[in-house]
Amino acid sequence: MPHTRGRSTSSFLNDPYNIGNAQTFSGDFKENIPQRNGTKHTRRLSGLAHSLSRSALGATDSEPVLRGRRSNLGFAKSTPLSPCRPLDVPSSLRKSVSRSRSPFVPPEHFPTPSHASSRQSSASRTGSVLVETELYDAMLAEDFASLEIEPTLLAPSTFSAELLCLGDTYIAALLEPSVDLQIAPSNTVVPDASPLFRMVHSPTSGYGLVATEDMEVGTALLVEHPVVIVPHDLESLSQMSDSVAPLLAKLPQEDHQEFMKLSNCTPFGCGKVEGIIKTNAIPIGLKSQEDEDSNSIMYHGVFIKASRCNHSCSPNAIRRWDLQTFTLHLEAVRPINPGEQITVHYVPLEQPRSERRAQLQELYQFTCQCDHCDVPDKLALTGDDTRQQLLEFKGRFPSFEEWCFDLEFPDDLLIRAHSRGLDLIKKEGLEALGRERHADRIAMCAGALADAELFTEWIQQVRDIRVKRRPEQIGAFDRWLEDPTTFPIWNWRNQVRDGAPPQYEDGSLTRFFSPPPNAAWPNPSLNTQESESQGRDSGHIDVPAGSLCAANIP
Ligand SMILES: C[S@@+](CC[C@H](N)C(=O)[O-])C[C@H]1O[C@@H](n2cnc3c(N)ncnc32)[C@H](O)[C@@H]1O
Repeated sequence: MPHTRGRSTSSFLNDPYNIGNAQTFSGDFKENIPQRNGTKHTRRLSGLAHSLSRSALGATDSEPVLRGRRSNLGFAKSTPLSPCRPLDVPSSLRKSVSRSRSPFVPPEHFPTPSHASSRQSSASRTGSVLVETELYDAMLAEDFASLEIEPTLLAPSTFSAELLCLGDTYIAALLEPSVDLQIAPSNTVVPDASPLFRMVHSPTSGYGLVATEDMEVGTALLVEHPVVIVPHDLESLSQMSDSVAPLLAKLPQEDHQEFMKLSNCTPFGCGKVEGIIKTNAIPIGLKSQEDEDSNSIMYHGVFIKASRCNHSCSPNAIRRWDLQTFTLHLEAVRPINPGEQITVHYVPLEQPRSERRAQLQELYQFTCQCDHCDVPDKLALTGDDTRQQLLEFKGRFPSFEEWCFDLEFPDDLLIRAHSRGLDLIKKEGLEALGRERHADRIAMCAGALADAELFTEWIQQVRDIRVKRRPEQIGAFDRWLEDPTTFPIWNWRNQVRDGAPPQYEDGSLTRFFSPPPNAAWPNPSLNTQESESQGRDSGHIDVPAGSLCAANIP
């Protein structure tokens, strides 16, 4: 059925590149799984295993339980945790937060450990803080696929301690029963690329990763499975410590030793294992059985190599969790030269220097001396202002869809705004926040205005940004470069101007591009309507003097 303006928020107008459907794996279980030590174990073969609890499976505590329906996980030893009092979860915490993706959605990246929130001092790690923190994380990781967050502080007794087996890899995990680990066997192999970095020790920041080769933007310089998975609420760890240490001891000896060598910045009084986890935990999303379509459960993973990456307030890399392959990717967001330290960010980058430093001090016990912190106050204030402008960017401008159909907005409004956004990112070295959403919108506007020259320039840029991460999309970009009129929303704004607004059907854009056979196609729900519209009065642009706004853009 054709639609015009006013359709639901799932509009593909914000997603002209929604060009394929996610492919889900539906493979058979293999009966025998080679183990690292050469022995073989037999898996449970029940396709229903994922929906059954331990007791429903009839397993005793010493028996293995298969985690995940079509999972490539070997069996897992499950150990019940010592019972303890259920946590009191205020009903206000049981909010659901819907998020949607940007048009050129890169998959998930997690900019900051969520225990590293400004509002999350050890004294104030309450549930509401958790909600805010996750919201913030989700906001930054705006490429989450329709992220549904149901932050519930579960009692430690709700989690079971399990040793997961993924090919050669073992993972010590504390998981809720509702976690559904669906991992396609074809996707589980971690490329054994020659390392693009080495580990180097410095007296000021301990170990860190230093590039050994030139790296282009988008290079995945590390792809790694976690060695430990723990609940999102790191404060509950102390109550689970009795279960964690014995579980870790079941890891292959080498992994266990490497884990125990990781940095521990927590104060005296915190157990060593707990301290290591808190220092090195990186947020990851797992899938819940109840919610087939999204990464809805937040956990933390500890990684032997990726956890060695130090912080910078203008990092040259991001961490991106890929649930499909169950791996964390460390990706370059700027060109990186040999000898340069590879850095990520531990705390939200849009905050002013004083807050970033305070959080880093509190949660990681160091004073940041990066190039953007170790500067005179005057310069730091300029940097703070730039970051603030980027933080407020979303609320200041209409969404693409709003702009496209409302001729009261100037034709070049979003083009100038997003160009300015890119300038600010470059100036402050904030590529880790994502250049995609700005470049996307400029290309989309140029397309909707049928400005072939501008469109070609920007679609080429978007292609370059995305080429490494989403090679399967290159065909579509090449086609649009060759013939811009094939761009799904070509000339739409002009059609509105001519009084003939475009008619379109839900899903019609999927015809523009067929995913190659067997491609691990990205999640198709790529719209940004909701994120763009949040906090705005309908159709009104709030433009305070002196801030980032169209009027100020030269
Ligand atoms: C996740 S670990 C990073 C790896 C760590 N450097 C190591 O030796 O394993 C976090 C700790 O590294 C150190 N660190 C990270 N970034 C730093 C920075 N920019 N300056 C100083 N120390 C830093 C702090 O001690 C922090 O608690």
